[in-house]
Amino acid sequence: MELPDGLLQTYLENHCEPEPPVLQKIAHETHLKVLRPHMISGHYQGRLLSFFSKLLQPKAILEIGTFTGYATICLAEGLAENGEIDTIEVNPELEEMLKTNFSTSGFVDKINLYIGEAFNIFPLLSHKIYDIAFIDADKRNNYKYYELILDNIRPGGLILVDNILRKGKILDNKHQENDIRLLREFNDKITVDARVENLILPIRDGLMIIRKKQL
Ligand SMILES: C[S@@+](CC[C@H](N)C(=O)[O-])C[C@H]1O[C@@H](n2cnc3c(N)ncnc32)[C@H](O)[C@@H]1O
Repeated sequence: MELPDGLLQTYLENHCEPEPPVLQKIAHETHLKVLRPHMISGHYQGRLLSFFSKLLQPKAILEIGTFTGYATICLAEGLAENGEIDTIEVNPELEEMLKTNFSTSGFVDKINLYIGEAFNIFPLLSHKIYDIAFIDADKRNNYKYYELILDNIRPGGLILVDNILRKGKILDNKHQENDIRLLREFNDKITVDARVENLILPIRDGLMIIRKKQL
C-alpha cells in the first residue's frame, strides 16, 4: 500500500489514544534541548508500547536505552499494582532531565533509573524475572542484549526491539555497512530461534516483537 509521506502517520496518530500531556511536554523539550531528538519513541509507537503493557499488566519491565524517558513512561502505564520498571541509560548528561521527567509522570515510585553501561548494570538485575523487556540502545549489541536477558524473561513474556528495519536499508543488499549487517544477522537469528516466536511490525523504524515460548 503506497501512501503519501506523513499522511499515514498523521492518520494513525489521529485514530489512537491522544498523547498524554506529560509525554507531549517531554517530546517538546527533547526536541528543544537534546541531541538526536528523533530517537524518542513518539506518539504512535508510544501508544503501542503502552497498549502491550496494559495487555500484559507486567510486574516487572526492563528497558535498555532510556534516552529522555518517553517510552519508560508509556510502558509504566500498564504496570500491575506494585509493578516496577528498571531502565538503563549510559549518558549521565540525561540524568537530571530524566529525574524531572519521571517526577512529573505519575509513576516516579515505579521507575528505577540506572545510569551506566547496560553490560555493567545488568548483572545487578540478573536475579529478576521480567514480563517485558524493551531493547532500544546501541543497535550493534542487540543480539548480545537478547542473549543476556532471555533467561530473565518469563515464558510468555515479550522482548521488544526498536529500529530493526533501518529505514528499509535492511531490505537492500547494496547496504553492507557494519551496523546494517549486524541488524540483518539479528533479525535472521531471532527468526530461527526455537525458544521464541517473532513478528516485525513495520511501524516507524521497525519494531520486532519477540515472545518467549512456554517450553
Ligand atoms: C534510541 S534512544 C532510546 C529511546 C527511548 N527508549 C525512547 O523510546 O524514547 C537510545 C538510548 O540508548 C542509550 N545507550 C546507548 N548505548 C547504551 C548502553 N551501552 N547502555 C545503556 N544505554 C545506552 C543512548 O545514550 C540513548 O539515550
